[in-house]
Amino acid sequence: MISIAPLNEVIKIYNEAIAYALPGSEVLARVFANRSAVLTNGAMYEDSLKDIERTLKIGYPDNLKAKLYARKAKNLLALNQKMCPEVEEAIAQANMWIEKMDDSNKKKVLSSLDQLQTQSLKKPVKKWDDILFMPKITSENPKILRASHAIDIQQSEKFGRQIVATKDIKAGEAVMIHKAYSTTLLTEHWHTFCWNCVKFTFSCVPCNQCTNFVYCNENCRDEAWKDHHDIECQVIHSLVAYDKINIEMNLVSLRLLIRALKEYGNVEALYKKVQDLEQIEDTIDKSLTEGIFDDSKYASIYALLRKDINSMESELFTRKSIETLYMLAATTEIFGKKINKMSELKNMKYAIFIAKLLIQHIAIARTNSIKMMPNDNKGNVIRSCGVLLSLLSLFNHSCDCNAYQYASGNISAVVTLQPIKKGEQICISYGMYYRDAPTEVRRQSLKLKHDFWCECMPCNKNWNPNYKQPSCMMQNGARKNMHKLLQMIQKYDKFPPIVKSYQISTRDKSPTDILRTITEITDLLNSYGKYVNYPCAEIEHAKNLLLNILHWVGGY
Ligand SMILES: C[S@@+](CC[C@H](N)C(=O)[O-])C[C@H]1O[C@@H](n2cnc3c(N)ncnc32)[C@H](O)[C@@H]1O
Repeated sequence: MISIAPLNEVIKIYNEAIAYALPGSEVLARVFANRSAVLTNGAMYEDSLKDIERTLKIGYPDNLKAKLYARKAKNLLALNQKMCPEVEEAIAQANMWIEKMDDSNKKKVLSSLDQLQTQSLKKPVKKWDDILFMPKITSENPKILRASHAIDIQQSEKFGRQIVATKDIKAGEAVMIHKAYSTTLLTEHWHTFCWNCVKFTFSCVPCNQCTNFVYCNENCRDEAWKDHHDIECQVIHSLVAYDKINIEMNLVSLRLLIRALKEYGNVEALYKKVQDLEQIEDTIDKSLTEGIFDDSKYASIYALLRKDINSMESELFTRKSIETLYMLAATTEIFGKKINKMSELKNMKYAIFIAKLLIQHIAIARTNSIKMMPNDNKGNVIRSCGVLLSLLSLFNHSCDCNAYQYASGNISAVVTLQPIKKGEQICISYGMYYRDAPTEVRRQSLKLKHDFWCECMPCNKNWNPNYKQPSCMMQNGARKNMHKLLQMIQKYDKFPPIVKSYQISTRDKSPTDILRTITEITDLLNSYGKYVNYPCAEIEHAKNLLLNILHWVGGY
């Protein structure tokens, strides 16, 4: 089975075994060791080495160690492509332990050690690293943390809060780079994606307490534990056992509550903070902590827009919130002494406050969460998780967006797709397909899915962003800049069809080539920005190209 099933599927089975094995047990050591064999076969040598170290750390039977060291030598040799002291040391260890093996295994290990020198080893699989393509913020905003100094949060009658350029911004710049305040994975991905950074994991480690989640590595596990999982872990088992349907709702509302409790210290302090926030009418002021927009603070999440909920949703959200509240009160000491029965909730001082807050959290997540559909290592798109980020939620939609949300796991950036002038609103798109549809269809669809009537420029002017725009050669002043414009048009024409294709997986190319192409396209867009106005066909084409590449290399 191992040789014919796709690697991802086999890994998933081992990951599940790892999630359920007792921490520190021989069973766990054996599963790590067996997964390391699969990873070596799949030429994922670095992952295999991690599993070998974990196996040895837990303790592996002496009569099997020689095999493990022989595999370690093979991994190291494949990575170094030549004999080196580390490989020699692993071979020496294999030879040292070989006496403990039975005869048949001894023969196998000896022959694999013999073959090491002559065998041609597969090249290591290159894992896709979408963080490589995340642009940097060139100058930090002191008022909006981890955002560019060239943006501001403002209010408008039509859009509510909006993000506006306070200076001219070039194409290809990041205007924010934030870590998600909260993430959640669909249940079918709990053993294939990391519960902390939501990236696909080949060599995961389990939670040391529960069987539900796995992590890329020990660091991700520690980070999640400190951030939320120490409390979540006590509740999750009961929540899963009670009702796994729609559990994402429980988990996201719980995550927001845990983070808020950690920020303010206890339920009483959280109660006081929420009362204070309720007194602030201005939604921008409400989102600030000590005058600053800090995406890691609860106020920035609490102040997010919540769309009205209908009576059916209200019933579901209430039921889900009471479930979460009860499980928290029964399994943790957040509210003082643990309770044994649901009826005891009525004696709890802050029960109603917390239940209401949990309902609000579901409403916030429903209005603002973004579904991520990252590509797996083979370029297949998978819907894996939802992320919630406060500043990203303040970007409004345009059917002809001038910025794009770029993601790498739980890190998201907003990247400009064209030069943006001081005073212009920066908009992302709530779905790429809106570019291709007629105005009426776009507006109806946005109303249905996001509950607003789109007031973006293409909708108001009734034009279709992907409809043929006039060439920049038709604009006033084109004559004067004819030579430069022709040079730019030629530059665009030189991009090979493979770059322009909407079908091809850009991930077949080397990251350095892709980065060079991204720079060439953004340079071209910035040159156009100097001489012509938007909309025009040439900027539109180059912008689509950039959008297409970012879409393929990134994690959304
Ligand atoms: C995720 S929020 C964006 C931030 C929001 N403006 C606020 O004040 O919190 C989405 C909401 O913003 C408003 N919005 C976003 N894009 C819009 C557009 N193109 N036209 C009209 N309203 C829009 C709608 O009220 C929508 O439900």
